[in-house]
Amino acid sequence: MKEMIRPIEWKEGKLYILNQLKLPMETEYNIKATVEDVFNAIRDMELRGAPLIGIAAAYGVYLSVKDESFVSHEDFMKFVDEKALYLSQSRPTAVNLFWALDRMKKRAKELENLLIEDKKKALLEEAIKIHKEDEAINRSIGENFLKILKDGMTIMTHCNAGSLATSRYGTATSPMYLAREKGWSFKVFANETRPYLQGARLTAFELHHGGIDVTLICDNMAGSLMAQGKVDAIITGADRVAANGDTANKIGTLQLAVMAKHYGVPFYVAVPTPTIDLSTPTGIEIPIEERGSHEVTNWFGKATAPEGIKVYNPAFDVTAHSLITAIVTEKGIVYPPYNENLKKLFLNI
Ligand SMILES: CSC[C@H]1O[C@H](OP(=O)(O)O)[C@H](O)[C@@H]1O
Repeated sequence: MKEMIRPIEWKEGKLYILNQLKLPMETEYNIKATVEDVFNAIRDMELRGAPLIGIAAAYGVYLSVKDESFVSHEDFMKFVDEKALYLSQSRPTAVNLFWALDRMKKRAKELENLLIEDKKKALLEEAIKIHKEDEAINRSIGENFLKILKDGMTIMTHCNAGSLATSRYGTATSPMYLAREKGWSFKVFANETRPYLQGARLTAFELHHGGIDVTLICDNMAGSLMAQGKVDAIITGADRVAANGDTANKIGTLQLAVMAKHYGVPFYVAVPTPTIDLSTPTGIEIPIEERGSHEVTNWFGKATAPEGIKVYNPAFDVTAHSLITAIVTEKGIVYPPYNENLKKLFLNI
């Protein structure tokens, strides 16, 4: 199997980001040298995907201090807090962004007795740790999925929760890559995922690159395939799972889950534990990002709607916990009742 495409790399003291806006036609890596570069890359979706956003933001915190001088630890902490707050305003829904920023701030606080240059080095080490841990998390999610999936299944997925949304195997795609490593043969339906086409531009691209049997479909074809009994399971990623299991994910996920319930298709959410936000009680409290109208009225440069037309463009929707068969994490498979069982993931037992 070909090496997976890496959306982010820390190499020779520089942060390289794959510009996902250019995929699938061009594979262009750009160096991000400042915290502003990272903010813009997240906001403009040059990089996207909940776990990847968190990893990039962690490097962004390091880049913010890299060339600065500080007169005291308080001065250092004030600066780190300011830059973390700045980065937190890049996109509102993926909780991994806030999780990673909180972790970098916590690490910074612990560095009181270090010299400034050693503080900086420790922050870079923390960002690299977050990056590397994600790779292990991806693999564990895949391994847990393979306990409930079977060779030969046909799986539908939505948006991109793949290697282009994480450090390596992806979350929803992790079982697909691991199954291939085991010699299993999953077939995958990738929903194109309007308006930003993460499914067509990214998931179809990366799975095809990885030698996986993937078929691209328009979002409005999903129900028909389920009605024909051609879908054995649906697996999506998530941007934030609330304490009761309500899950925010790419717009279009909710309707997939409703149809899956109707047709008796198991609906799984692939979730690294940093995506679970126990401080958010239900899906109602999850902030849903609304993006610009151009993403709906233009097809990557070509107008497909009347000039000035009103547009509603929420980037995410919330799938009620009652529609989710199981939430598969790196720590294990969580079944309902989610308000009880999600908590157990965080008990150090
Ligand atoms: C591995 S979770 C990725 C998650 O993020 C995507 O959103 P976006 O492309 O806008 O960052 C989508 O909701 C995926 O499921």
